[in-house]
Amino acid sequence: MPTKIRRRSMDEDPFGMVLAPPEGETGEQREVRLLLEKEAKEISDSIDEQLSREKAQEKKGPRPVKVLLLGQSESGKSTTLKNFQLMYDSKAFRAERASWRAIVQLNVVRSIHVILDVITRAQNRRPTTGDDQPPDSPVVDDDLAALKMRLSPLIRVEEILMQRLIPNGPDKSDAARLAQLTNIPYSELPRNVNREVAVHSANPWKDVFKRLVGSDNESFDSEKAIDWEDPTDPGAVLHALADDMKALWNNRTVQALLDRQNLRLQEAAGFFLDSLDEVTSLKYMPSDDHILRARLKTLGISEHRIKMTSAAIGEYMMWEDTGHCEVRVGAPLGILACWVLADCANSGLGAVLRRHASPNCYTTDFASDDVLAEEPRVNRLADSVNLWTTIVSNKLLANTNIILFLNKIDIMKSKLESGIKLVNYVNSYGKRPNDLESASNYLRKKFAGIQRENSPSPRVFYCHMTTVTDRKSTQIILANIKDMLMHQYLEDASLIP
Ligand SMILES: Nc1nc2c(ncn2[C@@H]2O[C@H](COP(=O)(O)OP(=O)(O)OP(=O)(O)O)[C@@H](O)[C@H]2O)c(=O)[nH]1
Ligand SMILES: [Mg+2]
Repeated sequence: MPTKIRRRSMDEDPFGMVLAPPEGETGEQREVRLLLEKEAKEISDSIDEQLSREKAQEKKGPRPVKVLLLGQSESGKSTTLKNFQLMYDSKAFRAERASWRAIVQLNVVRSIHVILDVITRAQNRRPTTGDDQPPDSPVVDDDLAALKMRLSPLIRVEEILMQRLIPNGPDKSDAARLAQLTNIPYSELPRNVNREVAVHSANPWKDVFKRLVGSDNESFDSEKAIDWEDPTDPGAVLHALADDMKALWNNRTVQALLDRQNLRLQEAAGFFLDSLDEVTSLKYMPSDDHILRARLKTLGISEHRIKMTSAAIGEYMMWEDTGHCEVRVGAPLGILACWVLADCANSGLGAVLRRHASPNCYTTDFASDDVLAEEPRVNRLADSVNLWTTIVSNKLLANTNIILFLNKIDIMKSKLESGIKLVNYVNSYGKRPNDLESASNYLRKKFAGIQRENSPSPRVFYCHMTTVTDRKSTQIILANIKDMLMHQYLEDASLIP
């Protein structure tokens, strides 16, 4: 479609032009634009307030370490954050158990919903010599159709959980933003993008699920934290349908249908169908590992504070930013980069956050990569490299430590072992051995090289190959990071040479 270009007269005010509403704006577009502007202003104001509060606080006590978590959607930022919380403020982490229980339940019913949809599509195919239907297509028999019927109440459970999570429905501004980024109407975005539940950082969803907590809540970290008598709690329905869910997941026709559609649910975020016994048990409370595996997409910038007991570091102030990456899907190799910007006091973090708070930055990031907007099944590794280059060359971040997590190494390992070739996604990998050690060494060197060439000034490069759903290995890495930061702090304070 041709783009209309408005001629600019010399005496027009350039600021006025930038701020003026687009020509021919409809009432609905205006409403959405005003909503986005209002939201951007609110975020900016709250950051200003926050910055002033921080400055006052920093003068009083041990200085906080500011950490910004960046990376693509699904790269593991929230999971990394949960690990920080679990390690340094386990009480706060465990106090959220009841909320994560609801998310695990939602993850389960969504996986079941995906399977029920696959069955429905198979049932709707005409049983004739259909053009696109191979002759050996799996057939949905009466037993499977009956199983599907019995599980249909779970769709209602999903609706109830979503209603609690997002009481006003999906955030209109997020929908508008996604549509803006891609030029694809929200309703037509790829199915796996459109379907994923996402909460905006401003949404106090954890408080909503805490309503499940009974009055006798002296211990959040136990089954006492749940009001088991709550008639709207989905636990009872999940328990009653547990055997049917297991039968569905183990059904051979279902597995064949999923295979045909290349739907590998076990590799998808928030997969719990292999833990149905635990998750559907009466009085289920998620373990720490389940909380790390639970998936809830976060949008916008969310801030978290983790109190420390160390004398030098007062607290971790952490921000997770998902701004620019929400519609990037397709991970043929599984490896994902998540980077942690560990700040020293005087970096431009506040300014960077402000920039990210503006919806414009999403457009800028995407405008630079048309292929992604039009072809969402892009190789995420290539996408990661582009984002990494942008981050390391950012002048505002020149004085920050950057720690790169090449995450989901477990998935990469299993994919390499299953025969997927790295060279098919990274041509320059050439004839190197297709094993995890060679692949990770190669990627580490590549990311280090980009950092060296693009950083405005030299800095130390830290890189970890991670599986952040694995608590133990991640905690060792986080302890190393803390030691490194403490060392730097003492060096800055001239306490060590
Ligand atoms: N197998 C595996 N799963 C992981 C790993 N890291 C994260 N996950 C899972 O991947 C999913 C996505 O992780 P998140 O931490 O929510 O990703 P995010 O970067 O915060 O994503 P957005 O909020 O969409 O930006 C979650 O279900 C995690 O449990 C990993 O190293 N290995
Ligand atoms: Mg997240």
